[in-house]
Amino acid sequence: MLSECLQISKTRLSTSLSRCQLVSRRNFTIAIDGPAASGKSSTARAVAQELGFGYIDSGSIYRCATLLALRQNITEISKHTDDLVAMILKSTVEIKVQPSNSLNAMPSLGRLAVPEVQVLLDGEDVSGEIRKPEVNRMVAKVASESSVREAVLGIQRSMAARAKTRSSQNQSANNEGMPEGVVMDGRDIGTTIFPNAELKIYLDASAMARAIRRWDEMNNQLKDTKQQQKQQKQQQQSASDAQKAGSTTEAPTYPSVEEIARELEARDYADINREHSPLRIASDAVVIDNTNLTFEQQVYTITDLARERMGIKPKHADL
Ligand SMILES: Nc1ncnc2c1ncn2[C@@H]1O[C@H](COP(=O)(O)OP(=O)(O)OP(=O)(O)O)[C@@H](O)[C@H]1O
Ligand SMILES: Nc1ccn([C@@H]2O[C@H](COP(=O)(O)O)[C@@H](O)[C@H]2O)c(=O)n1
Repeated sequence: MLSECLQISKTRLSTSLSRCQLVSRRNFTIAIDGPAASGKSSTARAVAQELGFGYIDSGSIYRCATLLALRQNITEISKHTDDLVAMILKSTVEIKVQPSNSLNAMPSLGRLAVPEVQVLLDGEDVSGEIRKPEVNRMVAKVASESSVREAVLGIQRSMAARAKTRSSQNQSANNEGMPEGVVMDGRDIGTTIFPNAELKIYLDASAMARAIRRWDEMNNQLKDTKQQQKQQKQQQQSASDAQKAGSTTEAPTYPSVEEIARELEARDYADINREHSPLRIASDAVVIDNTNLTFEQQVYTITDLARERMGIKPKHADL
């Protein structure tokens, strides 16, 4: 399209220019990068819902690749990259976004409804399994392999193309005359995957704020699990049932804030210092440090920036 735009004669200039503008307005990509637990995925989901865009959590693809390796007992990734790449290319990863109208379980997210995301690996719901500590510990190693990144890049780009098409069918987006678009979060979205993204955000927060937020999130989930188990127990009639359930539904325990901080730091160190597509701030990214921002402030800052760049009136200029 660019070469088409440059080849036009003077007489065709105005019509072709408006066609070019229309094309760029019809596709809007928002890249959100940043360190672990800086709020990328919750923010990206809320931004996507606000704008009626598609959403892709690129980290979940690396997490699925890690799960594939773990299930085959592959721990020395560098010795088995070819096998792992073959497994990734044979598998299907789907990210299903469930639009949300209700309030979140997480009080820190305030009044904004954040869609839930389900990750399917070859049709199996692995949303919980890919967030387990063993995956957290290994995922950065998997993501440091260039051939793995190449395989994941293909998946990311085709997911983005599909998500944009779906977003164009979204009613609220069409109402505002918005283009079709996608929000993707990760570590190299603005630098490598979509270097021409219309809006690049680098989301950051202090190491302690990130560790505390993750701890809060885990404890919230733990409370939910305990509540569910309590209800289950109340429903159990026979002693044998109770014994069976007791042995299979033991409440998980979660690490301390300090342990979480160490895990996040180790992952960030690996992501920043790897050779291929390390975590960097793209030169044209808008840096948002949300240590002292509410969730709503960070989401609305991004949706307003996006609206401005799309030529649509911002909604939250008062923030
Ligand atoms: N401004 C904020 N204030 C308080 N909590 C927040 C804020 N932004 C995000 N959070 C919370 O921080 C936690 C981490 O956010 P999220 O999971 O979106 O981060 P992430 O960058 O995607 O993490 P990861 O890289 O590990 O996938 C979540 O519990 C989220 O609800
Ligand atoms: N674009 C990306 C996204 C993720 N990674 C790697 O995956 C890990 C898990 O990502 P989360 O966002 O789910 O925490 C992350 O630590 C990176 O190692 C990546 O390399 N590039």
